[in-house]
Amino acid sequence: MGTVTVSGRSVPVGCGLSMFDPIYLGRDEFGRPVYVRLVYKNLLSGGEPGSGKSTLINAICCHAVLCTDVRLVLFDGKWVELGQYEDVADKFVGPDLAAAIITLKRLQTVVDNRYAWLRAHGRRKIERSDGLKVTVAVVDELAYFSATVGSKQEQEEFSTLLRDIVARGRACGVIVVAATQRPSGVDIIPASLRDIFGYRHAGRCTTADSSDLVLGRGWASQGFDASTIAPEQSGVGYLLAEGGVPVLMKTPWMTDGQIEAVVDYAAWTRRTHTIPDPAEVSDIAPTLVAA
Ligand SMILES: Nc1ncnc2c1ncn2[C@@H]1O[C@H](COP(=O)(O)OP(=O)(O)OP(=O)(O)O)[C@@H](O)[C@H]1O
Repeated sequence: MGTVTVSGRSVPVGCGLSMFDPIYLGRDEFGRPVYVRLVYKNLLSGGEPGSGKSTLINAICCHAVLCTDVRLVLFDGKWVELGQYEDVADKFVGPDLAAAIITLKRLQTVVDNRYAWLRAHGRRKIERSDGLKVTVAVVDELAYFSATVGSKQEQEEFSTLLRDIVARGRACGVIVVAATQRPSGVDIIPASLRDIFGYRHAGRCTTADSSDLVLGRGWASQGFDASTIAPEQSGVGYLLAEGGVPVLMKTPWMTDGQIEAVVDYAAWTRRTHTIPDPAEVSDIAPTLVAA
């Protein structure tokens, strides 16, 4: 946690969260808190409109913006789902597939450079103590970029780039959080992409097959079926961690005002200069602070 000195007193600023810290995502059906460590994983959320995907993404984004070691890259086909985080994001891509492809190529270069660094240091993955920033790329809604706009070739290019970043980014601090309303095996979440997300979250789905498309084949028949979630249970979903069993949980709801307050605070903690000591501020001339 950083501090500034105001009137001779040391005032703590920033909550000093890290992307290496566990992220609070809600409570399970027994009331126990659910935490995930996203840094070496990725997260895919699927479910019908209104099932609570944005709520889950907000929980992750609010943690991410309060971290001192995060760079946010946002892809938002609707402008408004992630729009509240634009001021604290390194890059915000709206409904523009060409811009999304260029941005993914830049992320791919970051991944390549990080692997060169890991190789040079004889390492397999980055650690918190390396002091490197974790890039969190959030895609809402995946289908907009992979199946709705642009030519088939552009959609495939987007999906191929995203798959590469999901597959290789996790070890080097580039992680993807993606959401889709339309779990469909053919174009939006092919199994080859779905299976490399370390965390998969299924909000209410229309059919057991759609639930399986998010969580993986066979879970519905074992009783983990997101189509059994009642329509009025927004925010409830099954969360599956790589190698585990799906957990039924509910994500906490945050109002737009609460998100705005978090982002506002995050923007303040991320400013590039510190507040000068009032005793050093001249009454007759502006005080210039090094950026
Ligand atoms: N945890 C929750 N508690 C209470 N209400 C919730 C919760 N999560 C979601 N809701 C309600 O459900 C609505 C839809 O949630 P949300 O926007 O997260 O769904 P979504 O799956 O992202 O929808 P879309 O696909 O249309 O973007 C919210 O506006 C809110 O009213």
